[in-house]
Amino acid sequence: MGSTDAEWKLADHPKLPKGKPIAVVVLDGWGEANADQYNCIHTAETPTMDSLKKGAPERWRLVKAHGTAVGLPSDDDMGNSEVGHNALGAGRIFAQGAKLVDLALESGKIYDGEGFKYIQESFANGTLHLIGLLSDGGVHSRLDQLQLLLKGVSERGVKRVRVHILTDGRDVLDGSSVGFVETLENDLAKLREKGIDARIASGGGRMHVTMDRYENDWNVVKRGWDAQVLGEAPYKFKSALEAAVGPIVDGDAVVTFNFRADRMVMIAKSLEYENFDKFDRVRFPKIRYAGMLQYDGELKLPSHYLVSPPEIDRTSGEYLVHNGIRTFACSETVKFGHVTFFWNGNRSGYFNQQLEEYVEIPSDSGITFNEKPKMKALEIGEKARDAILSRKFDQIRVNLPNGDMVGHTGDIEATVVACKAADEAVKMILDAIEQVGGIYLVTADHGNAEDMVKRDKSGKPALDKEGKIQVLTSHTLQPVPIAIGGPGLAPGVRFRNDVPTGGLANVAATVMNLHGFVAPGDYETTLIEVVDK
Ligand SMILES: O=C(O)[C@H](O)COP(=O)(O)O
Ligand SMILES: [Mn+2]
Ligand SMILES: [Mn+2]
Repeated sequence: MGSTDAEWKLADHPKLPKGKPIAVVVLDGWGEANADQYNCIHTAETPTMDSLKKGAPERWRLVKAHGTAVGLPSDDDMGNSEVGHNALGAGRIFAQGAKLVDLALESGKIYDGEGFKYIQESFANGTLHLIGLLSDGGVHSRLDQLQLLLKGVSERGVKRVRVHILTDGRDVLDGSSVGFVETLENDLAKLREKGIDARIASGGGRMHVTMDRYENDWNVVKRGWDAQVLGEAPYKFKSALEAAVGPIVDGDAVVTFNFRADRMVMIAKSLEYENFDKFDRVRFPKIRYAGMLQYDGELKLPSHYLVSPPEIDRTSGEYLVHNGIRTFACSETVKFGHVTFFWNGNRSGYFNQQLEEYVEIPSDSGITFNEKPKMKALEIGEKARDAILSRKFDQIRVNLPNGDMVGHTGDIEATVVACKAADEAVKMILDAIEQVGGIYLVTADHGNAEDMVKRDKSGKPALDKEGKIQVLTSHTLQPVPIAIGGPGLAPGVRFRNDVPTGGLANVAATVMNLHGFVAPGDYETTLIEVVDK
């Protein structure tokens, strides 16, 4: 073992053995909430997850999955997959993109950085194009940050601005886009009064243009490219509430103003890479391109960015691989990067190809997931089961997307079907762990399917002007369950009761303990203790 390996060496846990295969299951969008008809997890038949709850409080508890517990600006911020999986994998709470951008805008440091200076070179003779999600959801971007950026560029010599908006109905209520567009139009009108030619240039729904992820469907990015870069869109209007198409040409600057990585990597590649074969770009303008953040630390993509991303280093995945833990990670395309890229601190690729295997099951594309709510849950369950039974791996890690992906469609009946499918996949994995004498840890990254209605302050469903309930398509602020068990779990292991505010970042140390190691000292504390039995 070389000196670098020595730095990675984890101390042996004084009480817990090594060598037990561990299944780490993340149910995406699976929070804990009161049981009513809008709680699809409650409505669905979920015997496996229900049976785990009976282990409370020793082997089942809740953990925080939103707000400051996962590095978001405030406790009013719902959790999301990026921050959730970052926390799960890294075992520490990092100030996340949303917060870092807030700080950089507040202090003005954003304008002193290399990224801003780079795009600023285009201000005198070119157009600045801003591309991103227009909402106040706070998951991928925030309208108030865009507004501050517009103000900032207007004070720093920009002459022409074109905003390419992606509308949201996923992190915010369906139909709320009109209000965000009006706000933006007002701001742009004010800039025009100051002599800056500022307009909305193109628009489209986020799931239809640009914001695909993990290469599920490059057509989504192509449709965005056609409108934003080539200026060719199927519908042309004069203004956004009326939309004027403005192509991106040589000499222009482009900023993708989303801070979250997964749904920006594909467009970043298309804007940045000279060699690119994912679709025919027709033209590849010579532009100055910067991301709000650098989206992929391993690929260094994009090379220019306005705000430095959180430095999520020394993740549990990297430690465990250095300590010989053979790791299998699997999900279907739409969540594959969650248990690999996000888990590993927004880093693509393997730490050690000899010890790791990442399996991606192709997702259905071109449909909304309420049409096939079972998604690939059983296929993920089967792959995990086979990996467990093969005895080739020490950690088998999966993400089951159903509660989240179907929850986002707002289709309550389909979400119930989705939750049942996820529960069945959990059973397959737990059964395999039973067979090999292993351990399981089942948790979730944030809430979604457990509450599908917008509520007033008292918690009752909020009614709109026509007296109808408003379906909630977004994530929630709810805590998520975590359960441990399996024949390999040492008899005296139980959840401690002195970490009541525990959150997702406490899970990594817990998993390291279950592998027989003590977590590094700066990790958030473990959730478990071992009592003599
Ligand atoms: O990108 C998305 O699908 C949503 O905005 C957030 O969902 P996720 O955080 O569960 O991926
Ligand atoms: Mn998620
Ligand atoms: Mn989601």
